[in-house]
Amino acid sequence: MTTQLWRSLLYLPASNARAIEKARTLDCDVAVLDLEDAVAPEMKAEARAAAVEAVHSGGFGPRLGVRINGLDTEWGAKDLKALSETNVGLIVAPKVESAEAVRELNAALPASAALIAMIETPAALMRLESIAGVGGALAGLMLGVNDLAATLGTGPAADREPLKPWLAATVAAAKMHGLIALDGVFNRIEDGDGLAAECAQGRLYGFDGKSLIHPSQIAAANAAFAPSPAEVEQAEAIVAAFADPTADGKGAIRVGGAMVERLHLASAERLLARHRMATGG
Ligand SMILES: CC(C)(COP(=O)(O)OP(=O)(O)OC[C@H]1O[C@@H](n2cnc3c(N)ncnc32)[C@H](O)[C@@H]1OP(=O)(O)O)[C@@H](O)C(=O)NCCC(=O)NCCSC(=O)C[C@H](O)C(=O)O
Ligand SMILES: [Mg+2]
Repeated sequence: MTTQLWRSLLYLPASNARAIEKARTLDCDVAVLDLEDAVAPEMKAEARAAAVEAVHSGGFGPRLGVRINGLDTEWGAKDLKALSETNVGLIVAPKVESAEAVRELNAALPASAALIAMIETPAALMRLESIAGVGGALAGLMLGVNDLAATLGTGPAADREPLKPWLAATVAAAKMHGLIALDGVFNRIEDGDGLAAECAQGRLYGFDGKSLIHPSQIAAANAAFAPSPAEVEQAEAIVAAFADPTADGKGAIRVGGAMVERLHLASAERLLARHRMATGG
């Protein structure tokens, strides 16, 4: 899972047939059919059936996942049961609050599925490390910033000031356990500059990609979470410098006027692998 691209993860309501059709044609890395907050209670059964049908029919360019309802709701277990008869590759679980909840999900997941646990409440923030450490099918953590802002009681703020500690903590917990870290959504569909700034901020904090709500947001996330030309050039220089016989037996060398160590070589190799995936190279 970590060798795949996660730059852009687009949610769409599983109850929206037109959006499902459209998602088959989009350039996001992952499309997630939502059964949770984007679906009204009276539409849950219909949306579940539509999600199962979409997984069976396939035809998606992006990888396909489904966000189930919480297992503490009347719908969650039914969602998992219906999906267990499919080959769905990814389950997104909302409002995960404990390691025990991840273990419960691991035990009930379709055999084919990886798991993304959403971090959306103060309880989850206080238990990040234990949630991230469960293992099994757990492939990543994803912030739910709408629920997080609501449950923390934070106000709207430029630059997501009140959430910054939690951005950093979520990335740290994920990376400690080799998981993917995905940033939360940006609600203002028309605000392209705001989206670009928030994608750049997420990248700076170490996220691997961003969750999205509208097709118009995909290009910005794909661009922000792909290595830039300057980063690729720098990575290639580091790889070349360490491949040179003069670097044999050395842990630290000079590249482009700066010290680089073998940890930078490993980072450069990972970045170039992501670049090759993003460019199909
Ligand atoms: C937000 C929307 C309700 C806006 O809908 P609308 O105004 O109808 O969109 P447009 O008219 O601009 O749509 C243009 C075309 O694009 C298609 N479309 C729109 N959104 C999507 C989508 N998400 N995926 C695929 N296709 C989409 C439309 O069908 C139009 O197509 P065409 O007919 O060809 O012109 C809507 O965008 C939407 O529903 N977005 C997703 C909402 C969602 O899933 N929310 C749940 C996750 S967000 C969240 O809560 C995260 C977390 O839990 C937290 O707490 O933060
Ligand atoms: Mg949420």
